[in-house]
Amino acid sequence: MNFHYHILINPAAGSGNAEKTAEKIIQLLDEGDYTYTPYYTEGPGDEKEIVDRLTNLLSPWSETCEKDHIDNSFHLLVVIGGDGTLHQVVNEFFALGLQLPVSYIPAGSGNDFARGIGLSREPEKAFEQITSALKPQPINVFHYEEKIREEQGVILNNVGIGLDALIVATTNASTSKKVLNKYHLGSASYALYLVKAIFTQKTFPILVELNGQTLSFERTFLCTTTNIPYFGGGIAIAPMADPKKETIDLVVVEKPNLLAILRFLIQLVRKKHTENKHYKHFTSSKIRIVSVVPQHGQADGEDMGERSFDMNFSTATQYIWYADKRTEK
Ligand SMILES: Nc1ncnc2c1ncn2[C@@H]1O[C@H](COP(=O)(O)OP(=O)(O)OP(=O)(O)O)[C@@H](O)[C@H]1O
Repeated sequence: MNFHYHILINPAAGSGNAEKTAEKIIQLLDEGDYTYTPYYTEGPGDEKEIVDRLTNLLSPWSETCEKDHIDNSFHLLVVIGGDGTLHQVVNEFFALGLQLPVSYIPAGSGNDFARGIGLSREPEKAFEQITSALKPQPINVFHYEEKIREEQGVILNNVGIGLDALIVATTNASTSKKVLNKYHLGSASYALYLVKAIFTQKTFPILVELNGQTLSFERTFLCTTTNIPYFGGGIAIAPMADPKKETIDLVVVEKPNLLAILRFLIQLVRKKHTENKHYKHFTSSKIRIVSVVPQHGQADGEDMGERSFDMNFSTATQYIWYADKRTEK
């Protein structure tokens, strides 16, 4: 099958590192004599406009489409950016009601989605995984509906209310992220703001509905609904989460006092946090979370602002074009 790669590049992702990644990929495309067209975003939200322009051109995928594309190229969108860029693209597919495959070269500071699905964070290797793949992989993502502001969309990684969202809000607004990203220390900026947020984040009550149960947590510190194990650039908050499973994982951590939370963080570093008695884990295909007291929220590392939430989550599928080296021996 011949491909025409439409390369959507967010040069600002990873505090500018994505631009260098894009240069490398374009060099590989030229050397391999691939057909491609690059599109560069110029500011936040430009992903939508680029996707809108390409909708009539991009090819849908089906098991029989290899035959359909013997004489004509398969037009595939390849995103070069961070998790937030891919989030914007997939959400525009969703807004337009399109079921299209997408490919991805991670070039952000966190790159948790790539980690979660077994896509290399080294651009050359990711490129090889994409160009060697004969078909896309179904990845379980999830759909959200927020009733208070009447918003909806698709989540690739996770939605957090509380600690992780406060970290996202402060990290994205900081200048140190840019400096640390320059030296490929994006995760360090997250760790820096994690320490700050531990002292700033107040506990809050939430209500959770899942598997026919209603649960209430009075002293929530962190509430993360996730599709993959990681947030914050490789922190395995939910090691049991798996984007190949048709379920959503929910982690709730309560904070009785500062000492207990510091103990939890030490266990998190030692990957023993799931044994902590304040760590609660649930799995379901449908979850409702209500937080009446305004809190910071984050969706795939994008700041949702400080507000009340009434969110319903349900499973969905997004096709990602890559060869999963973990399953293809
Ligand atoms: N040219 C641009 N300049 C500034 N912001 C942009 C540009 N193009 C897209 N954006 C915005 O950047 C955000 C996405 O950034 P992204 O998450 O991909 O990178 P990152 O924050 O460096 O990576 P990570 O999420 O892995 O930490 C989106 O909100 C998107 O709309």
